[in-house]
Amino acid sequence: MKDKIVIATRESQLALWQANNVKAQLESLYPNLSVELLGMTTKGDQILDSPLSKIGGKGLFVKELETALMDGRADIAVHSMKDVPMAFPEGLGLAVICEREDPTDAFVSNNFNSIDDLPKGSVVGTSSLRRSCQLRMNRPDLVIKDLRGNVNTRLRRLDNGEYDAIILATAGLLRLEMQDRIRQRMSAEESLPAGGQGAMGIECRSDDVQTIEMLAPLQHEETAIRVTAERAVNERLNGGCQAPIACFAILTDDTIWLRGLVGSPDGKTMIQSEIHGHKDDAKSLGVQLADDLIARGASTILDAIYQ
Ligand SMILES: NCc1[nH]cc(CCC(=O)O)c1CC(=O)O
Repeated sequence: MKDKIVIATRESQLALWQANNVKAQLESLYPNLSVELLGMTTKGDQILDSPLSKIGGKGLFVKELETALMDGRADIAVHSMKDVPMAFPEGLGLAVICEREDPTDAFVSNNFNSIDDLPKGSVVGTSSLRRSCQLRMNRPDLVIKDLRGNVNTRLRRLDNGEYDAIILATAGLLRLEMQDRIRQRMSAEESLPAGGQGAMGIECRSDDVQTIEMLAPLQHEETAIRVTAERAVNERLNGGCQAPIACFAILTDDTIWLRGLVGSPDGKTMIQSEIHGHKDDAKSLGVQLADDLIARGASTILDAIYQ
């Protein structure tokens, strides 16, 4: 049993909330444990701060944190599962997946109560291809405008009047106690979430058995099963939260219901599929769903984006 654990974390308000949440859970499990936060800036944060950047790529928010784990400067890193690439560097891995917060997308606006309430031609802010392709499909009249930055930056730009509405993850707003900003939690039919959205995962060194053992109680089995199915879709399609891919699993008793879609950024083509199966087959259900999306033409859309 360790007496000290260091958490590598980004310094956005949301990342700090998540790290502090894990710190509090560990300290309540282990009264003699001290947990420290090691704050750092990632490539992803620099891009968020840069007004002209449209650079994509996987793992932008996790690489520096992983270096700190490999160097031994930190023992664990707390991630939003939506931002975690499928493959981990040699010697690192995911120890646990924690209980999921509300996985939906939130409609946020100062003047309108829902997507349906938006007048023709309204300006909606999001930089997520997954969100914009679904918005365009349902409402071809809307004008989608780029919107980057952390949650506070995005809300400030909404309040400045640059957008009629913006779309954010419900989970982030709830964690930051900004639930009064949410006008509508969008249904899966309106905006199918990103794989892993709303769930936190904890990464550590694969040979650090003491830490892995201490983290074990934080694992939430239902969430882990759902997120495993969703991540298998992204892995097969070679995409993450930067791609126009949505996938969302629900678990009822032992049965997974997994839905997925790949949309063209212009909102003109939407390839959708779903599958049911046993929870023990989470990963293979995700692969099967991805294969079905490919069979229906998903690669044409994705190849054009990945180039
Ligand atoms: N890509 C940024 C990101 N990564 C995780 C969250 C929200 C919290 C979560 O999904 O757990 C967000 C912000 C957003 O999409 O609005």
